[in-house]
Amino acid sequence: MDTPTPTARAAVLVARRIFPETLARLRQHFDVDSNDADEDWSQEELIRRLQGKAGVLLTGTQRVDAALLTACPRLRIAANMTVGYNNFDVAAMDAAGVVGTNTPDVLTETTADFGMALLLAAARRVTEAERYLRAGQWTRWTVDLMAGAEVHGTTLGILGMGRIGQAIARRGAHGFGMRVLYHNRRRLDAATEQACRATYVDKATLLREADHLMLVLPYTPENHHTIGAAELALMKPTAVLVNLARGGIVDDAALAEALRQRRIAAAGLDVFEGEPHVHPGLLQVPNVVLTPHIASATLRTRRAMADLAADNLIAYLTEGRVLTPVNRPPQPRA
Ligand SMILES: O=CC(=O)O
Repeated sequence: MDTPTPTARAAVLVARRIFPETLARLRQHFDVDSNDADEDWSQEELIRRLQGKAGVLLTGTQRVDAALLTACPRLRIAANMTVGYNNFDVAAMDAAGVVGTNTPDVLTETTADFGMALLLAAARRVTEAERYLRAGQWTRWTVDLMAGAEVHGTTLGILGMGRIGQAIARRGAHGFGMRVLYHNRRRLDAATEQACRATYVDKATLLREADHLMLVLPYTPENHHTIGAAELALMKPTAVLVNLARGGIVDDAALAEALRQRRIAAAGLDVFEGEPHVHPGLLQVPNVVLTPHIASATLRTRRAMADLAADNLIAYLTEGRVLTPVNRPPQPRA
């Protein structure tokens, strides 16, 4: 009697600590090697560990570039557990036939909530007021104690009108009675504009007219420092700037200087150039709320992101399907 040939299990790598349940699911399908620490491996170590692996789950911090792809000829899919994928060299992945995936949708509403949290905290000076109270400085009521900027009924500007931008627009328009202006590479269709109650304007008009400006655009080399000294100079001196997107979109040195000189009123920042390093000028000014890249960080959402990254690996390596691809390489690796 013939013995059936066992189907070879693909090998995958998980490059950072993720939830044990997600790791256990991956182990049902694959031979899994994992980094169980919260530190990235060096790029050399990542390449070494990737030898013979068909897939990798990444947390968005490690590069998938031509050098890695050449050194890892068995790799077929790189699954980010992030919606942003500026760690991928998409052209090199296309050329190498490697699929990249991200985690859209599952984090949209959670991230939009955090955008509003940063806007409210910066405009209403929540963390500054808390520092004041904790320092024992609150001894009496005064008429303008920690008086901040109005949010409801003001004009919200959104730069980048993808899924998260639209979710913020809905919150602003329907929840806070804001007039919403947006700028985006592509204008939305009329029905989507209407659902968000958002009006398309050019970038300079957005900067000039927004009482508060929310940045929610992907990082690409073209929009490096898309907000720098010149753009900050166009904004209202009463404006609050929120960066939920990626470090590098804002020139952090220019922003620190604008905040120091009160050329804009305040900022709420979840992402930084060269994070986790934060520009020292930002740490010195009181009118900025600083958070450590946590906009999608609820446990439910982070689990959904990890699960979607794992599902991408499972669907592609067991059935050849991709759930949330960022590219469709013309000739996927065999
Ligand atoms: O920054 C977080 C993400 O891109 O998901």
